Amino acid sequence: MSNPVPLLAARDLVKAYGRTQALRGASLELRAGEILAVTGASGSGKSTLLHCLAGIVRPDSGSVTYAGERLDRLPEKRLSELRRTEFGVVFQFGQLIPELTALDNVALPLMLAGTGRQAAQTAAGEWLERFGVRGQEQLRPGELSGGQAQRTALARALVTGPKVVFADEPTGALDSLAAEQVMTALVHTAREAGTAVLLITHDAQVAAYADREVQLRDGTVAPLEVTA
Ligand SMILES: Nc1ncnc2c1ncn2[C@@H]1O[C@H](COP(=O)(O)OP(=O)(O)OP(=O)(O)O)[C@@H](O)[C@H]1O
Repeated sequence: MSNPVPLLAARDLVKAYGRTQALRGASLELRAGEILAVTGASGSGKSTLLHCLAGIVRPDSGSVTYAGERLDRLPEKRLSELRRTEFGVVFQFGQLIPELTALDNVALPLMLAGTGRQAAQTAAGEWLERFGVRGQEQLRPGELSGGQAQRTALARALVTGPKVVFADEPTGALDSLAAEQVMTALVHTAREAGTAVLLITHDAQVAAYADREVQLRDGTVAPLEVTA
């Protein structure tokens, strides 16, 4: 890895939901452009960790530092701006807006950032093409296959040029061929754009696409061997 300074770092994160300790001192670093898989048993705290790192959930204690800025201390307004400009997110069920076409789903983040409709749609079309969603631009999410919908969700996550994409079980609802297509597209595009990816998965085949894998156990991180 060329850059030793982490882009995103979590230190000793603790997060409880009532009496459930979701995170018990989790620490993790993500370098710029790195693809990191977080694996672990169901309930080990993977999604909670992702939510803390992405500034969606505030930890009870511990720190999250992004490019030198303490995310866990930022006011909500600055946090949402960061999420909009620096981060992209993809969830297990793409969470595309059902009333919008694939093209408009991808164009939306650009339009929210101030790009005009025409330019946003042109860029969205290019991103959909990169993700192999061609000829389906005018379809609504319900008319897409699971794999096409996830690739559309990836295009939406990457269209604004984020520094980090958070992907929570992005292939969890797909068969193995569609999962392979989604992962190939994600890894290829992230590498090309220099985007770091935090990938949550319970699937070893999916984790194998990452540069590095860490495992969560009962809310703490146990490192595995470095594979790249
Ligand atoms: N919003 C919430 N309210 C209450 N409990 C929660 C909430 N989110 C997570 N938890 C609990 O925290 C623990 C960790 O959940 P989390 O979703 O982070 O684990 P996970 O490893 O992602 O699990 P899975 O692989 O099943 O998605 C679980 O016991 C879960 O029930």
